[in-house]
Formats: sequence, structure tokens, C-alpha cells
Amino acid sequence: MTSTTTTPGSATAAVALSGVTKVYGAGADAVVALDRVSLDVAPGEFVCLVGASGCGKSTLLNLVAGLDTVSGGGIRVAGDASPGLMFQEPALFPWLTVNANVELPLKLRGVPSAQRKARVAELLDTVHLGEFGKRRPHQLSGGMRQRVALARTLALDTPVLLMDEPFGALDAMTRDILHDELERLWTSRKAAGRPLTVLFVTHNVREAARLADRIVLLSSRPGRVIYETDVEIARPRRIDSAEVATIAAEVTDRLRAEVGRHGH
Ligand SMILES: Nc1ncnc2c1ncn2[C@@H]1O[C@H](COP(=O)(O)OP(=O)(O)OP(=O)(O)O)[C@@H](O)[C@H]1O
Repeated sequence: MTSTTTTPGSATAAVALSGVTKVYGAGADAVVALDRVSLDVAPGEFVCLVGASGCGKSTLLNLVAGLDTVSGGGIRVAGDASPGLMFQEPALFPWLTVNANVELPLKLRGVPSAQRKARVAELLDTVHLGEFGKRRPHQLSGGMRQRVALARTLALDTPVLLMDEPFGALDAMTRDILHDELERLWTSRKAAGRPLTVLFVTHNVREAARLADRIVLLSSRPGRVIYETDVEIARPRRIDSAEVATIAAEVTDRLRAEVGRHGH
């Protein structure tokens, strides 16, 4: 089903982008990365942003994260704290143990020591790493390191999570497991009345159909929202299910048409 009901800038949205434009550089070298992008993400909604390479997905996420400033339009993120952020590289501190990596944001926020230890144990259990707190990042697999990064991001307890190709560097099997874990975590937060809003960038259309409540497709240079579709498949899902394949094929067709239009 194609969704056309989004009202940009809705007051109840967890993330609201309204006519966002981003231009890098100036004059003849200017690159319009995003052109009047409007998008509302509802509280607790899981939105996947897909599009061809260079269409502005990371730019959009960085703007929502507050890492860069818009050239036009506006962005509003609900809540007082900055959103949690996760990238393809886990960016852990190699000299710190897993425990200390996850504890760091709590320490920086001034959470008392006893409370911190309890929270770290709880978070590592959530990502199935309860046994690995004393290890250092280099002693873990890529999937485990990404789980530590997820636990560290969750330590901030922010209502909004921004993820930029977080599983892009992992093998398919590990990625599947992490999809399951992320979905489980997201579902349990919803059940607990603390919905987690996720804006997830990927160029893997199947991954988007596996995870998203809604898939948003951006056009290439300049990036504009050209297509949206609600993914109404019951959870938990499987990436190899027929329903996921159908949605993925639909989005891939749109993406191919867009790439064809640009010749890259
Ligand atoms: N700091 C920058 N300075 C100049 N141009 C930039 C900068 N960052 C991104 N761009 C350009 O803006 C456009 C969008 O880039 P962006 O990285 O957001 O795309 P993307 O969709 O995330 O790409 P990919 O899927 O390959 O990661 C590209 O044309 C890119 O070259």
C-alpha cells in the first residue's frame, strides 16, 4: 500500500523533517544532496530509508542527528536528548573492555556507579553478551562488536535511534540474527510503553522489507522522497519469507527505474 497521508511537520511526530534542503559547497561546485525533503516518523515507528548510492541517505541521517546543519527547511526531534546513533563501524574504544564501552555514556551523564553497573549488565544481557563484559573489542567477532555498539547506544535511553547501514559489514547469517534481535528489542520497548522510534538507512531492500513499518525511497541527486510504502507484515518476520520478498521486489523495481533514469 502506498502511503500518502503523511503530514510534514506534524506536532506528534518523533522526527519531523519539513522541506529539508542540503547543499554542499557553493557556486559551480555546489552539490544539492537533499531537495525539500519532508518526512514524519511517528513515535515507535520503524522507518527504513533506501535509495541508490549517493542519494543523500547519510546526509539526511546526519542532519537529524544534529551532526550537520540544513541549508533550508527544518527538522524537529522529539525529546530532550539527542538521538542515539549507530554506524556501519561499531567505533568502540579498543583499550576499554566491553563493560567500560557500554558504561561510558552513563558515566558521562553522571549516573552513579552502582546504578551504572546494573544497567550495563542489563544492556549486555539484552544483546546476548552477558558473558563477554570483560573482553576487549578485538576479542569479539564483528557481529558481537556491533551488539556492543547497540548496547552502548541503548544506554543513552533515547526515544529515537538513528542507524546508518549498521549491519552492512556483516555476513548474511550474522545480519539475520541481528535483525531478529533488533526487532525483538524494538517490540519489547513498544510492549513496555517506551516505544523506540527507528530511522534506519540501508541500500539493502530486503533488509528494509524485513525490518520496516514503512520504507521511504529517495531519488538520486538531488535526494527527494519519490515513493513510500507501508510494510504490513506480521512480526516477527523472516528475511526469506514470501511476503518480505514481494515487498522487496516492489521497492527494487522502483529503485531500478530511478537508477535507470539517472544512468548510475
Ligand atoms: N561533506 C560533503 N561535501 C561535499 N559533498 C558531499 C559531502 N557529503 C556528501 N556529499 C555528496 O552529497 C551526496 C549525498 O551523499 P550521501 O553520503 O548522503 O549519500 P548516501 O545516499 O548516503 O550514499 P551511500 O549509499 O553511497 O552511502 C553525494 O553526491 C555526495 O557526494
